[in-house]
Amino acid sequence: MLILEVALKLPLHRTFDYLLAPTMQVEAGMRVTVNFANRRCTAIALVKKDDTDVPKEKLKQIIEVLDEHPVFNQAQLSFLHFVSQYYCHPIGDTLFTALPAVLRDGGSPDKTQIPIVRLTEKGQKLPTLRAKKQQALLSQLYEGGAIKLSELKALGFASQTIKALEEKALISQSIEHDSDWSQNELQLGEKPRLNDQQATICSAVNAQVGYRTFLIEGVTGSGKTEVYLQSLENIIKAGKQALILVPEIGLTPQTVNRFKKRFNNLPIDLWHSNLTDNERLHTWRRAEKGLSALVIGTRSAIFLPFQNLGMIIVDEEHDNSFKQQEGLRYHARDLAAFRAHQAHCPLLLGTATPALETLHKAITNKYQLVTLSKRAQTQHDNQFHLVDMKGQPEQGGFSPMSLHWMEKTLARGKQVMVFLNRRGFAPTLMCHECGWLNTCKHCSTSATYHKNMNRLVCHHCGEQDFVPRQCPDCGSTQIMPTGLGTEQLEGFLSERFDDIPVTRIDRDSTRRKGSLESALEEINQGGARILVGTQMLAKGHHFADVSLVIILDVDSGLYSCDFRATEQMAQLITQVAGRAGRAGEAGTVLLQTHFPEHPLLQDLINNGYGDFARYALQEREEAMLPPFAHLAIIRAEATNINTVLRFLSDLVPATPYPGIQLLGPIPAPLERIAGKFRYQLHIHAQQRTVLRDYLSQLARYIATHESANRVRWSIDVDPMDSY
Ligand SMILES: Nc1ncnc2c1ncn2[C@@H]1O[C@H](COP(=O)(O)OP(=O)(O)OP(=O)(O)O)[C@@H](O)[C@H]1O
Ligand SMILES: [Zn+2]
Repeated sequence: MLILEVALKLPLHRTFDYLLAPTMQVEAGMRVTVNFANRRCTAIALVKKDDTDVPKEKLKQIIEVLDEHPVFNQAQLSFLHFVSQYYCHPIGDTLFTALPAVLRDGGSPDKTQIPIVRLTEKGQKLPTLRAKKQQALLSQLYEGGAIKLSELKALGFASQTIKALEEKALISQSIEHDSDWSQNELQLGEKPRLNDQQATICSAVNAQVGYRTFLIEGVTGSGKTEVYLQSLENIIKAGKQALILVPEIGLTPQTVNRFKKRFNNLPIDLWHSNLTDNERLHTWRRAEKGLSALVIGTRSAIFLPFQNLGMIIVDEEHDNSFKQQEGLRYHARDLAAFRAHQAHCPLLLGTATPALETLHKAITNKYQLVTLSKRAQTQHDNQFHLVDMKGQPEQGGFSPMSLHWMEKTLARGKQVMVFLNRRGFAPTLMCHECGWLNTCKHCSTSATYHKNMNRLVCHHCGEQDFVPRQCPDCGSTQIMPTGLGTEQLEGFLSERFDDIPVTRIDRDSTRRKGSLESALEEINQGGARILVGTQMLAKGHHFADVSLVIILDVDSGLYSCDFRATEQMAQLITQVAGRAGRAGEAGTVLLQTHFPEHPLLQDLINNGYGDFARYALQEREEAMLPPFAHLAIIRAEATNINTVLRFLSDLVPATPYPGIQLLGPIPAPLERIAGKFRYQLHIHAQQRTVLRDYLSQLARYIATHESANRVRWSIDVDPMDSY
């Protein structure tokens, strides 16, 4: 009797046995079709064996083997087994999460036809065109090299523009052929000479044989990207592939362009959520076959198979978008260390503001800490000023001092950036007569007032509502917006500086495809003088002309129940501030606060993020919080509050489990979202292994628990927030 153990895409912590016909050729990592609960489904073959606990009469046959070659090789399989164990997530769902959608649905991994757009010989001469969009497209191809049609569209170029240039024979489309890039001689675009610190890092990385993680702690604008680029040269010359993980590709098309420009004869593939399923399969296949030299991708790119991985780079390693917040709740940066270890290759983690977890590993010599302490293109450091808002007259959210600085900066022809982490017009509406506050019907928060749409929008469940003309409680018509949002700032600034163009960047203003790119373009061309935005503005942009940055809502991060709030606030302030004074003169950063004497703020602005972070680590140690202990959260939600509470309370053992501390059930910071009550159990352990054992026991217990079907529950290992 031949048995095949398979994994199915199910939320169950177990595998399944099927009878395998002797004629069927199958290897671990191949997809097969099986019958499960009277449905045909795709499964992943794990092991062949000759015995099973399943009674013979209940055994069902493997219906079909879908692959000739495994879609997961041995290395991938052992990586994903580790992932499943570490995050206490069912193996089946883990494997299927790592697979591109086309393969998940049983599709063929064979070659996909993806059109590529490139400049013709005539186009290479970069003729001057009258149509602005066409000119921009030419420059894009000139600087960024050949690009997939879909990526071009994602960058905001319309079909007509592309067609017009094709008719002028300046660009052409073709289907990409497989070709072996490792035989070509590497052609490098123009590159700067590394400064001493950069050169030291590159030689350390080049000298590295086998696995090692380097934390590059480099202040904003210190030339980290340049270090990545030059470290990659050796890897590529050795014919190896590299994976570059970035927080969000859409936000920083410049980063991708820099890689394309530098390695212009190398195949570079992208991986992110804006690709179609076919395009993702295309990248997946090219990585696996060794056809891509570099893959630049967002967090799930960590699951891509590579034939010959030679380096992983995680840019802005502190960024929370590397953590998946639903389903398999993995952290791509943490998994990168496992993969680099497995591939015996270096891992570079770069940031100006290391996550405390990462910094701790560097300080304790698990990682090698290397630093870039100076900005690459300027000698000056930014000047920080705390603007005390206590008792100050406020205008549109600004203190008189901030407005004065703005006037001065604008008069000198420089750009000003205003940062507020709240989109919309105002966070809430209030009745002036009775103090009624508008709240979302389904969530325990207020719905944000969006003036342009004249709607109330809940940022948690998406519910939209009309703005009431009268107060629902007292009938008064004096309903007014309270608090600030970016939309309101934009309005105020446009009036206050009426001859100066204001550009807003947040999720509302950039919803239309290509609108972010045109806004960024406008900023870089110098058209926009005042930039208003949310944290979208903070991420990795290089705006040469911004010399004043004003941060409005510093205080919200100072006092919060989340132990990570101060770390995140310090990162945000440093990153936003890092947009100022990137070329030439020093930038000025104004922090508006009601708590100018707060020790965190003082430490941060006087001694910098590095000092703050080391101090914050001491605090974490005293409080026995991560990275000095390990956390997991069990979350549960249901429409009925008692169902949730009963489910969670039942998980708390009568006698304590050695090495484990439990807290809860406690309400989530947002107790209600979209009509569901949300509670959680916090699990705290000194030892990682104790936590892992405990969680896997718990998961098995929950599986047998009948009330588990009545709640939505999940386990989050190393949670990044407690929402
Ligand atoms: N050795 C160098 N000589 C001259 N210019 C350099 C050098 N290294 C980097 N630069 C330039 O300095 C600017 C900032 O460098 P880069 O973008 O690599 O810094 P970064 O640390 O990655 O920035 P960020 O703060 O956005 O993470 C870029 O315009 C880059 O071309
Ligand atoms: Zn809501």
